[in-house]
Amino acid sequence: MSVALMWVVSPTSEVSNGTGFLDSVRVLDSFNSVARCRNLIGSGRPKRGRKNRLNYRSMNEGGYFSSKNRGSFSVISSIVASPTGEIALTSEQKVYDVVLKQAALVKRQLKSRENMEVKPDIALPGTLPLLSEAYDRCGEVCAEYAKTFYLGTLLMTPERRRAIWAIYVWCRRTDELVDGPNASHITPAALDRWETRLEDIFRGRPFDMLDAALSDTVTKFPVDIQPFRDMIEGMRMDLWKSRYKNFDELYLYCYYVAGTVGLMSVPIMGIAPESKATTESVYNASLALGLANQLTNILRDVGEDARRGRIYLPQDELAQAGLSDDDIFAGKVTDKWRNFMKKQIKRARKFFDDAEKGVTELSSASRWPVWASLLLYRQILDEIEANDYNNFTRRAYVSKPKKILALPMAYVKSLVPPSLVKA
Ligand SMILES: CC(C)=CCC/C(C)=C/CC/C(C)=C/CC/C(C)=C/[C@@H]1[C@@H](COP(=O)(O)OP(=O)(O)O)[C@]1(C)CC/C=C(\C)CC/C=C(\C)CCC=C(C)C
Ligand SMILES: [Mn+2]
Repeated sequence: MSVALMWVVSPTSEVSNGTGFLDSVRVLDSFNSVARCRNLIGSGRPKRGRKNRLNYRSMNEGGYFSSKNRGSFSVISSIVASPTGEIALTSEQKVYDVVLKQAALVKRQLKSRENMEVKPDIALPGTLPLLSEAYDRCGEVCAEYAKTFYLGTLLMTPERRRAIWAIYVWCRRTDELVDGPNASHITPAALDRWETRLEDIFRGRPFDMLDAALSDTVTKFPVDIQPFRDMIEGMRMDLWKSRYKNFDELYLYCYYVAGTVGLMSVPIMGIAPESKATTESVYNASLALGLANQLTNILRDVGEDARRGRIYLPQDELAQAGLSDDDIFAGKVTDKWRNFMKKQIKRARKFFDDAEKGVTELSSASRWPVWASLLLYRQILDEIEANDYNNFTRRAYVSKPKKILALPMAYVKSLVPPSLVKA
């Protein structure tokens, strides 16, 4: 049965028109319309624990060593031996396993479909206008929250644009659960209900019209549920964790909340048919873009996060730099802080560099918006430098003229054709 039909005839009347959409899962009741999708900064969050559920193979089962396309990931340096001599996997390796699986899945799905052409809407009388309205509302939410990004999506083909809107809205709503005005009421159980609702979306049983748009998207594009599940896992982590021992821990968090967005987006953006790059390498680059964006977010928001008692910086690196939590809370820009920040910025830039290699391999219509978002986000790092590393009390932002200038630059970059040699 088509998604649209399910949505309209759902016998339990579970599906609403997009208002009150969290009521029935009893998550919270005020995040229920486009108009109310505001006030992103939330209050305190409860600290509750939950083990992460990322599945991964043991190294003996292969994968890491057999892959030729590890991109920037260094296998040797990421192996960690426990005191008992057992070899544990790093976050990088666990995440890379997800990347490989996603790439394999999309290849399999594409083979089983005739091609990546977008499937037409199933024309059931009366359902198409509703679906179209659902996508329009996703577009409105996107425009409301992320104007520049919304403008970027206008450069995509109409089918891809609306699919990206639907994914954007789901991500935004998920983040809002732990960061929005009702964040203090959110429990792991609420996130479990959100995950059940996600499964319903993938089963073609959406709960409201915004979900219906995503349900439709996942039937038309080879999108897998795993990155969506993992993003919810990241939000679970945010409920109980406010410190990161080292970069390995931070890496996993960044994958959950942002790297996943890259993995969700590639099946929509599409890889250029003439590209000789491997699917894995493109997925890897998309992961890198998500990680780069989140690391940048973290560096921009150090002061804001500290005021909420949160420090998303590797504790061991802070200690090596001679810095403590108290220094972060005091918010004084010292030479120690500047040196620490220089290293963090360098690392974030490295992820942007890794991402660049993949953008060129995307389908031609998707390259411009992705380049635009990459260039714009990366500039935030330049602004932190321009603020003399004061990210405690000054928010780094990219000015309008700089934003406008990024668009033709992105356009020129988007004209570079995909690699014609196997990468
Ligand atoms: C090969 C290649 C390079 C392909 C491109 C792949 C691609 C399009 C990657 C997109 C990467 C991207 C935009 C990641 C978003 C990262 C991000 C900022 C995550 C934020 C998480 C939580 O952060 P925090 O709470 O600290 O921050 P706030 O103060 O709340 O901002 C998120 C908020 C998670 C939710 C993410 C979104 C709402 C963004 C979703 C975006 C898309 C679905 C569209 C991506 C498409 C384009 C064209 C950029
Ligand atoms: Mn957030």
